Amino acid sequence: MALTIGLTGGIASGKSTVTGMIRELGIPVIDADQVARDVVKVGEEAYAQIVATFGQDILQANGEIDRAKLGAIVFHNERERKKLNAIVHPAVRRRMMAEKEAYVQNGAKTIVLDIPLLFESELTHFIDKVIVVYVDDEVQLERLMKRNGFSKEEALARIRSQLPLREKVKKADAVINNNGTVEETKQQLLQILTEWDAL
Ligand SMILES: CC(C)(COP(=O)(O)OP(=O)(O)OC[C@H]1O[C@@H](n2cnc3c(N)ncnc32)[C@H](O)[C@@H]1O)[C@@H](O)C(=O)NCCC(=O)NCCS
Ligand SMILES: Nc1ncnc2c1ncn2[C@@H]1O[C@H](COP(=O)(O)OP(=O)(O)OP(=O)(O)O)[C@@H](O)[C@H]1O
Repeated sequence: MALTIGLTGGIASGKSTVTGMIRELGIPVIDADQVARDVVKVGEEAYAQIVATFGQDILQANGEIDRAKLGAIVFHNERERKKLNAIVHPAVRRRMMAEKEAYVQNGAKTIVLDIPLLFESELTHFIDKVIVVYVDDEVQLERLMKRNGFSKEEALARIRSQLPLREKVKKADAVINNNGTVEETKQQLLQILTEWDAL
């Protein structure tokens, strides 16, 4: 039986940093943000539903979804965000399960699913263990503003669109504290994976 690990955390808490380390260890990672981009490409079912719901205004000249425009709508309005989630999340769930199954068929011992909204979107039922990548509020805000060039207001709007990190920690099987150095984070990861016989 393959071990399926869900990796989650808050926006800019360090999930990609950790999945980079996991990939280096030879463990396959399925990235929900990437899948969420794929399922809204021109021609996909979710694309048509998004255009029908949010109108042509959220499209770029080439017909692709303008992510900045759509983000500006949904991160400031919970009702609109729920509409988008209801379109995108089922498609993400289906595709991630299919990708996971392909890795299982190929004999993978461990598979990691990187899902920022693991708890919010009730995706936990096909996960065996959950790792939460945690950082303190001020570290999260600072790293998000720096990485994305967001104002404090833009960064806080995104942070507040998610379940508080402290709540996620309570639901975790293991927590990686990413306030420190990248090396310290790697040591915590290795310890968890060794404990779970995931390597
Ligand atoms: C709103 C969109 C177009 C903005 O795109 P953008 O390229 O600016 O951001 P990106 O997709 O890279 O997401 C960045 C981070 O924002 C957070 N985030 C994204 N969507 C949501 C959401 N619906 N609710 C809360 N946080 C979210 C996540 O932490 C994610 O890692 C896009 O995030 C989207 O389509 N979201 C809905 C799908 C979704 O929930 N994706 C998250 C993984 S399932
Ligand atoms: N331990 C660390 N020390 C210093 N900077 C870090 C550390 N971990 C991550 N960072 C930086 O913080 C930012 C956020 O990290 P990362 O992109 O891994 O987060 P994420 O959780 O994947 O974000 P998102 O939810 O947006 O996908 C990045 O710019 C990254 O380089």
